[in-house]
Amino acid sequence: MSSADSGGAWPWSWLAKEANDAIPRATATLLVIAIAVLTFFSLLRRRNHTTAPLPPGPRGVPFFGYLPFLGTDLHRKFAALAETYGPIYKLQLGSKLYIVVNSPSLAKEIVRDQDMTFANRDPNIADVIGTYGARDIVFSSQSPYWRNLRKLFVRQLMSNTSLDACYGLRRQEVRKALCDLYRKPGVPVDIGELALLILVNMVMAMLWGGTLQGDKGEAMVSEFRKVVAKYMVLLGSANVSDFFPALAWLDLQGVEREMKSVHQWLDSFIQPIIDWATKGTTNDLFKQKEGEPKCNEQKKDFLHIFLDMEINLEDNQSPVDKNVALKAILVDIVIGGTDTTATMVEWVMAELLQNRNVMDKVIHELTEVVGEDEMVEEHHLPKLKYLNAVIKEAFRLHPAGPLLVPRTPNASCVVGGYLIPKGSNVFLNMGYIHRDPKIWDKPSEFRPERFLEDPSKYDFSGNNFTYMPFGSGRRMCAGLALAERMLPYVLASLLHSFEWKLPPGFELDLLDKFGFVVKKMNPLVAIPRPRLSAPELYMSG
Ligand code: HEM
Repeated sequence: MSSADSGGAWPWSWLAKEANDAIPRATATLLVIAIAVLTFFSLLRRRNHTTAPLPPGPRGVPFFGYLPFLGTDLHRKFAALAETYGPIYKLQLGSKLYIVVNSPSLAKEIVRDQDMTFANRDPNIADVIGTYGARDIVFSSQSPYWRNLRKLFVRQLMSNTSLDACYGLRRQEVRKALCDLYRKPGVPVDIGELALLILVNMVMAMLWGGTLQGDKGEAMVSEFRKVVAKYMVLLGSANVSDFFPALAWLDLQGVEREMKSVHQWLDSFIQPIIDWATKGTTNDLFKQKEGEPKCNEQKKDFLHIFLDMEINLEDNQSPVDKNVALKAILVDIVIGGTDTTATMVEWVMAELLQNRNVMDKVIHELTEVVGEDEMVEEHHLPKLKYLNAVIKEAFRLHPAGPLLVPRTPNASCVVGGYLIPKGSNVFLNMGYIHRDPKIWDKPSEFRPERFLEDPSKYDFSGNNFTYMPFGSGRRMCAGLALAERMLPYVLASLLHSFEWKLPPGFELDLLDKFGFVVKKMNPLVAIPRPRLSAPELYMSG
């Protein structure tokens, strides 16, 4: 048989003329098959995009879509709609399309299988104003700029070495707060405010060694808290200008105006910190402590590392001013990081005061692990298994970000058989998934024991798609390592050092209020009573 015959239907160019042509021929054949298969799948994908339907969703009214029916409590509205429309639905709000995902398997498709496609953000008007033009980590889209900032943040500040190195600073702020509480026995305490004061000072000490001091400092935190609460509500607000960009100039609800004023206040809070770092100037509100340990191997604080660093700050080919980039990251850390954590301190304390039997078990564990002759240290935290389960259960019922931060696909794609158009906004409805009775037994009960049965099943890593209070994938919380240290440390310290009671006549409720961070609607107030063996413990630095 001739070699031409052996080629059969293959065209002449594919025929092996010599025996040792077999390998190139086989390679070429495989290449053609691979190209054909890839072309087939790419055509199929394109066909799927064009033929896959949009998810179901409520009908709205012409022009406005579902906007008139949305209300202000988005998390509750989104949960109610999930009951009707199932695992995925769409909402047309003015000119914008929103997709809400309500099942773990579809959440996985987004944060794991198609994470790269869904790694962009589409910040609204308030987000852009509040974060120096979306130059922070939370709201900038996937780009070298975002990657550089996130890498710097995670490697320099959030590494175990850095966090271990500045434990002394966190400890010092907690001890100072416990000492202040001890000096005012029987005085009702606003738990959210107290937690925020401790956390802001912890974070500022780690960033640049300065803290808010004295009565003036406390008054500042009180104002800071009000401004940040407003900021979070504005970030999460349904703003007509976002849904109808052509009307944005009218700023019909005044969101833009209010955010500008809030942002101005925050800028005047942040700018002095940067001035201190760049020019060495300081003011009497922020005190810098000489000779304090610094948070990393180079013994520099974060602000100086950032300022000294050669970092590529190009965003879409235009360079971003370093001062602006730094202020934007400070917004994420000083505001984003502290407000979320303080909110969770308040939720955990509220659940414990509501469920006295759970509180008793926490106190028993603290007494066993730490002992009444000692203060809590960070090394105790991994041993506090029950308290950790309590924290997880509070995150399940009251996730600070029940819708995470919406993601935007950079190309049209298919999720769960439905078309998700490029540029739409995708919410992962974790608040709903965390209470889904198909996943959780008696979901509305506060029962930390569910997390003790198999502790490795649920953590904050975002690998279990039924439980993701910190998100998942490449956009998951960049501050998790710090939150995992600060939150249990503050809680364990408050609970171990004091017995907490509600003031007489105080009505405890667990109502929440929607915003970018979902907080308790009514502040939690409680009275501390020292419970450790010796007064000196409270005075120890
Ligand atoms: C209890 C405390 C906290 C909670 C519940 C929380 C929650 C979250 C959530 C849900 C996201 C969005 C994740 C996603 O879209 O998949 C996020 C993002 C982020 N968080 Fe946190 N967070 C906390 C503490 C912190 C702290 C302490 C910091 C900083 C020190 C921080 C910095 C960030 C940043 C920078 C991002 C944006 C990540 C990105 O888009 O690349 N967070 N956080």
